[in-house]
Amino acid sequence: MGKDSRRKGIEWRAAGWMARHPAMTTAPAVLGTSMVEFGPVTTASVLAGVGAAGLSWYRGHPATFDRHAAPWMRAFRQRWVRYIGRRWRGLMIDCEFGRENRRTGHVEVPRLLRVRSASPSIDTLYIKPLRGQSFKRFQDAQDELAMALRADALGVTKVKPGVIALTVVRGNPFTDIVAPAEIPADAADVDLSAIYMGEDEHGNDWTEPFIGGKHLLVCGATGSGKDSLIWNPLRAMGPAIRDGLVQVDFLDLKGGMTAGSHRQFFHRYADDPDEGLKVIEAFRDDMKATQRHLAAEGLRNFTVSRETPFRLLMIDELAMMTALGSSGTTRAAIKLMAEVMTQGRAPGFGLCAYVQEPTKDIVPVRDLFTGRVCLRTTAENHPDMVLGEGMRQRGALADEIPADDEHAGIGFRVDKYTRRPVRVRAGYATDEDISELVRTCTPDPASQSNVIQFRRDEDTDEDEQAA
Ligand SMILES: Nc1ncnc2c1ncn2[C@@H]1O[C@H](COP(=O)(O)OP(=O)(O)OP(=O)(O)O)[C@@H](O)[C@H]1O
Repeated sequence: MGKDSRRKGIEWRAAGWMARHPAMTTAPAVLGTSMVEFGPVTTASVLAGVGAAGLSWYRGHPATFDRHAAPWMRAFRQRWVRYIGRRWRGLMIDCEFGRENRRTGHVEVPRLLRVRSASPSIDTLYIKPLRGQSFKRFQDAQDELAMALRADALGVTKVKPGVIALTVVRGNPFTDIVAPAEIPADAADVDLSAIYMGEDEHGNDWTEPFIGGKHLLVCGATGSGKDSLIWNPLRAMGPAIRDGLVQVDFLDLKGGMTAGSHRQFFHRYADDPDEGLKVIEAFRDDMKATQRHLAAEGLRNFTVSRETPFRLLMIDELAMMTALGSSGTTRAAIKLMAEVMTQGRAPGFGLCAYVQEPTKDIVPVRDLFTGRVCLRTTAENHPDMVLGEGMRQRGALADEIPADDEHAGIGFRVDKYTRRPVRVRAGYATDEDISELVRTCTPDPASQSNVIQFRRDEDTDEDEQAA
């Protein structure tokens, strides 16, 4: 046999392993050097100091620890416990990804390059297939891989030539229904920069900002729980709506099924696309009037008040307005929405849209939505369309969420600091919770007309001057 028939020597393989895992190699070296140079007491004190700092971070600021340190520590633990060399090798061989090298007789398996752990229940494994193993082969073996990895859901994504990501989701962190948003006692308790939507998988409150140019897009297949993300924010803003500090216009384009019996709760309400267009147009006109008012007062930003309330336009079943209506209506609606979303921040005008399919023809202004939530979807490419490129690979397997009540209201959002997908569940607002909101927080129509009075006067003055 020639020289190719032998495997590389163990010292060369060890050197290769050390080069691929520099942190694992340098840590003992640094520790040893420190022991020799500074002595065991100093080294132990430094280690104890680092440990104490980590512990006080863990206990003192759980939110930042969970966001920044925990994923890194989890990934490290998973890599060196769950997916450690021999186990990984066994798993690949069991799923028939091992291959005997005919020259050396050694069984080779795809190499595990990196483990990332976006949350306690989501791992992404980056692997380098053996030469000749195709992406399709991994796709075809999805069920076997899921069983071997004990995954509830598994996604296979091509990252770049020669690298494949296996996204592994285990368990359902939401075993219980999440309570809906409390209706605050007073408008002063409403914080429009952190409106309660539900919980994240760490058990923390999940909030979304509504002011500051935030426009929310919620995507989810039929029955995924989109209604919860309509009624939770409204409950969380309830007293501010009652007191005229927030005004909500609502397009109920599923024929009035969502809020038809509560239309008095809204400032403007429409349940068909033609009427809907008039509401969007009036919303845009109000925005223009507020811009003129603020400019006349020398103000660059609105402050929430009865004179300049925060204005919210909610569109349930956006497709009816942007794709399924007559072409004149859809074109006009898209243009008006774009105008509101690009100019609404300073005068305090926000938009929330709810949609089943996030494709470009249905949500042509997708990039203008600054907040995104992806509930259960029907297609593999929807999570990336909603949350951004690569988010499914990083864990947002929204298309793998089972279509049953146990999983309704569950979805993904992206953490704005780490750009990692986070599993969330919306608080579940029952019919009684909705009735409670409408009963206690419907604004008095007389006080509402006072709120927008100044704009009508200004418009009239301007019209008269123009005449
Ligand atoms: N947050 C939630 N927690 C638990 N269950 C929920 C939640 N939201 C909804 N559900 C359950 O899922 C069912 C469907 O929810 P919902 O009506 O909100 O779906 P949807 O996405 O609006 O669907 P469609 O687009 O067909 O109207 C509800 O009747 C309820 O049983």
